[in-house]
Amino acid sequence: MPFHPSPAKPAFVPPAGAVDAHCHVFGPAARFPFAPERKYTPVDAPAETLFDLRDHLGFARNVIVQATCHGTDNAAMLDAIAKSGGRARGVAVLDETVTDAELERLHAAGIRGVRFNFLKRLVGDAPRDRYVKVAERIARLGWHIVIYFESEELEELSPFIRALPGTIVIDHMGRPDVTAGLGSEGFARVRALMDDPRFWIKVSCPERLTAAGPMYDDVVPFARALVEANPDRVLWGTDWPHPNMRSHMPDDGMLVDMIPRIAPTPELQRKLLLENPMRLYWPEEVL
Ligand SMILES: O=C(O)c1cc(C(=O)O)oc(=O)c1
Repeated sequence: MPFHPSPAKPAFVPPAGAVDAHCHVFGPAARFPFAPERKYTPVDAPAETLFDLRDHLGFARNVIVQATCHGTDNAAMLDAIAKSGGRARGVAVLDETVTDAELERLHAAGIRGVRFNFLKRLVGDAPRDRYVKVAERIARLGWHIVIYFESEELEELSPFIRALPGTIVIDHMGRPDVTAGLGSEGFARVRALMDDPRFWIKVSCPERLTAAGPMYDDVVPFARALVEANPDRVLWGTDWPHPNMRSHMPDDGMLVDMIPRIAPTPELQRKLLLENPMRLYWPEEVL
């Protein structure tokens, strides 16, 4: 599905300098072809459109996350970061054969993390031995690891994830089954990971997790519980342009207007949208 053509202007005004800490750029395919091994082909979602959305929503910066449809070719994301005037940084997907010189180049270009995807519908069988090698390669750069999994897989996956080194950021709340309630086993396992201070989590993607649909009332308690329990280790992002959405396309303005329901105080909002992402992605600017 194409992204929302005219998102609402949100009523909620993010703190000055706020960071959309999870979004993507796709293509344009004519210039940045999609990976042959991809599991889906999205619509073009170029940097200029992302930056217009950033301004429209009242944000100042973006963290652009490499999506599976571009494989390990990070060129579209790097091009977007280069065009951002210092207002975007990125999370790459890498092969373990990446050279040290390439890693240095990626660091200089604004990359601060790598992403490991465990969703079968996106990557088939996750190459765990390769993930371990990539984790070893990036350790000296001070980057973090972003992981995307379904909470149902956690019983089996947790030991592997816990053995990864350094800071680990969980995508999209660890994808709990919201119909199973806050007390579900899957969500308990996500929260158990968060008991380890090396773990951070993104309270993003209500549109993917909801059973009720917009306004995503069924997802709010999950996001809020994570924010209140871990105020210094939560991030928020639009997930624009919302690849693979089939039920409906979210209005990004409405997603921003959910923030006060997830982070009800100005202090929690400041941490979620500004202080936490700045610490992780622009630490040199944090006093
Ligand atoms: O749930 C998804 O379909 C999805 C896919 C990708 C990707 O293809 O990398 O990234 C996301 O953040 C979410």
